[in-house]
Amino acid sequence: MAKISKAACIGGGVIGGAWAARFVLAGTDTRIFDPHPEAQRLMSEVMANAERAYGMLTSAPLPVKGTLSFSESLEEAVRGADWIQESVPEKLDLKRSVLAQIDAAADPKALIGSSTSGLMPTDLQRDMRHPERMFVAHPYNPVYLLPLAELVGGKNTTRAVLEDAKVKLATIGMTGMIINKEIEAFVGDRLLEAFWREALWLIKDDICDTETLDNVIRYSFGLRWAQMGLFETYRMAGGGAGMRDFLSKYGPSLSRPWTKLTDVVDPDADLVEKIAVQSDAQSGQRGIRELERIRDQNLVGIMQALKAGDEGRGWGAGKLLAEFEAHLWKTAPKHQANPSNEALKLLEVKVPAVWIDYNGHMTEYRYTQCFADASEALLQMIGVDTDYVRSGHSYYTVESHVRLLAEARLGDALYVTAQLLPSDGKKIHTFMSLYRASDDTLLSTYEHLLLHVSSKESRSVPPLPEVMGKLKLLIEAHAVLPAPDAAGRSVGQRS
Ligand SMILES: NC(=O)C1=CN([C@@H]2O[C@H](COP(=O)(O)OP(=O)(O)OC[C@H]3O[C@@H](n4cnc5c(N)ncnc54)[C@H](O)[C@@H]3O)[C@@H](O)[C@H]2O)C=CC1
Ligand SMILES: C[N+](C)(C)CC(=O)CC(=O)[O-]
Repeated sequence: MAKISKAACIGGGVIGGAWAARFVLAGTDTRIFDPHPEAQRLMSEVMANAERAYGMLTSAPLPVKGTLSFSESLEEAVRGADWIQESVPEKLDLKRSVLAQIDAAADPKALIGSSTSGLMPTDLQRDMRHPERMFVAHPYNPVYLLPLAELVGGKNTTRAVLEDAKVKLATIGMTGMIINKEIEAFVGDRLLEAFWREALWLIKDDICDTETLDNVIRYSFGLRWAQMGLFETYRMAGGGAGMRDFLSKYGPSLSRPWTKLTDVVDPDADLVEKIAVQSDAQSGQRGIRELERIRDQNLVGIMQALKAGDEGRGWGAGKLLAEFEAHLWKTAPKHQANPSNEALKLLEVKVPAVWIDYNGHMTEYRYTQCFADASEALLQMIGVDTDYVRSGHSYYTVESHVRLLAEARLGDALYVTAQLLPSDGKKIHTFMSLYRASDDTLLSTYEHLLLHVSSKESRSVPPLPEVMGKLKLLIEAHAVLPAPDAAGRSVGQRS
């Protein structure tokens, strides 16, 4: 898959900064041009939150971070970049002139995306010499976590450019949704704008306050919308007859006065003050960065839950996350299954806040997670990857024994080593150790037995020859290592 090798972000505010974080965390060297005097400080805050979120999001091997630098000029920033993302304020004249400057300085083949929330790409590309490679790539806040970019071409954009953009976005964990026709505000902001107008009326007319309105969303259809959209949800609401029944049952309400949508509310000083006071009472006790961290942690939890959806096949944004993880495993530098007679170092992690429990240390199941992630790395190393599993073969855990020996604390850097014990390859028998990196203290051990299966036939079978070959080399190399003292221990036995 063609990855983005160098990115440039023109405008590094809320959206440009979060684009930059997504590029850097996907391994892409990124330059920012933003004349704001505090641009670097603001970016470092966004980056810290983004890194914290990625630490929780996935245990797949993220690539080595790309470099992040600030340029003195737009021209310097775009030099050599193959993806340039414009995220300056939403003013047509400003965007047009910035895009014309980008166009003049960039490689003629570089893709140029605009983050505009609603301006038409045909209007934006008017002054460009190479408008065919310019399109709207409209993201959602926070860009480093929410995976959608609406891709909208203008009159001069080629379809091939939109297709190319879609492929490249997949390499940074995003889905590029190509929108058929150019329209102001595209699809997402059309819907959000309708919602926003209605919400403003509800506050202005004293029907409810901001907190009540937000609660109505998050305890009901907000939960639904993270996993199914409007049409799939309403299909079920129609009962057995599906959408036809739903439309005939609820069609008449369209002619009732259920909305004030087409009357635009006047955001006059009184309304602004009313909303600001209510919003301060609702959320003012927390700073914006703190709210962002809460939001990010919740989004990570939702995406991880969706990854397990549809009987483990993944659903919506969770399925996309699973696909991105498969891509990360595929493109990660391969740990060679080399026959060295040393324990394998399989995982390095830092303990994030969500791993800490009410006792103030890493909670029990996160130890097991470290070992499970290390086992995954071992399997990838011997060739048990997504393609191998899709072909109908896999290893299943049949037994494990974990010992908790010392506490891991917030922020500790940890690593896992594994020794392969003698086995026939149809079984893999490992003894793993979890250490604190700062002083090599042994925190936990894990003895693990895996069985190779044909998932189609639901029975154990030997692994395919290429996997067996790599595995045998490792088992033979580790045969010279002394057996770990605690191997074969049963629970409760003194060592
Ligand atoms: N904030 C949001 O939730 C979303 C915003 N967008 C769109 O993203 C774009 C940027 O919006 P935000 O990041 O929210 O605004 P922002 O105000 O946070 O950031 C804009 C940045 O552009 C910089 N800037 C101004 N003139 C510039 C120039 N000539 N060259 C380089 N940088 C320049 C500013 O210093 C500022 O840091 C807008 O088009 C907006 O509609 C899209 C999706 C969501
Ligand atoms: C408020 N906004 C129109 C800039 C929002 C967006 O464009 C998308 C989002 O993140 O909600």
